[in-house]
Amino acid sequence: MRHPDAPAPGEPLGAHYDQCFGCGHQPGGLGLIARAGEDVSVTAEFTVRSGHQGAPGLAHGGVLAAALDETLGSLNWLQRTITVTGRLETDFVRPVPVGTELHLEAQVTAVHGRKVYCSATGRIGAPDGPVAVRAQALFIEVRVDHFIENGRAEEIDAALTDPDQVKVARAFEVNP
Ligand SMILES: CCCCCCCCCC(=O)SCCNC(=O)CCNC(=O)[C@H](O)C(C)(C)COP(=O)(O)OP(=O)(O)OC[C@H]1O[C@@H](n2cnc3c(N)ncnc32)[C@H](O)[C@@H]1OP(=O)(O)O
Repeated sequence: MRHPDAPAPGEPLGAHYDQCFGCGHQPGGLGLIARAGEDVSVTAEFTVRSGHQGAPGLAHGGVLAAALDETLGSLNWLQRTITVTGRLETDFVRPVPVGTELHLEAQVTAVHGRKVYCSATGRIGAPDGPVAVRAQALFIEVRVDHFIENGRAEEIDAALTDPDQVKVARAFEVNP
C-alpha cells in the first residue's frame, strides 16, 4: 500500500545510499535515477556505458538484472518499509547495445505479511520503446538491523555517522 508520506508522482527518489552500485555515485555503477509513480510504482532510467558490456557493444545480463533489482528496490520509498530482494526472476527479451538509455518501470503487485511481490520492465530508448528485459520478484521486509548486523563494520560505522544516511534510515523506520 502507498504510504501517506510517499513522494508525489514524478518526484525524484534520490540515492538510498551514496555508495550503492545501482543508485549511488559509484564511478563504475549504473547511476540509475528513479522517480515515484502513481500508486505503488516507480519509473527509472540508466544509460548503458562501455563498462557495462558482457559481449562486444552489448550490456551484460547481470548489469541489466541489477538495474531491474535497483528499480524494484526503489519501491521501498513508496511503501516506507525496508525490503531486500529474496527472489528475482529475469527474462532477457532483446540485446541492449551500449549507449542505450534503458527506461524501467516497476510496481508492487501484492503484499502478504513481510512478502512484497513486484514486477518490472525495461524498454529501449523510450518509456514506450521495445521491451528488452522483464522481472518478477519477491522482496522481504527487514528491520534496519539487517544491515547493521550483516554489513562490514567499516561501512556500517561510516553510514551510522553520516547525517544523510541516518535521515534515510529514519524515514524507513517510521512506518505506523
Ligand atoms: C534503505 C533502503 C534499502 C533498499 C535496498 C534496495 C537495494 C536493491 C535490492 C537488493 O539488491 S537487496 C540485496 C540482495 N538481497 C539480499 O542480500 C537478501 C539476502 N537474504 C536474506 O537476508 C534473507 O534470506 C531474507 C531477509 C530475504 C529472508 O530471511 P528471513 O529469515 O528474514 O525470512 P524467512 O526465511 O523466514 O522468510 C520469510 C518469508 O519469505 C519467504 N522467502 C524468503 N526468501 C525467499 C525466496 N528466495 N523465495 C521464495 N520465498 C522466500 C519464506 O518462505 C517466508 O515465507 P512465509 O512467511 O510464507 O513462511
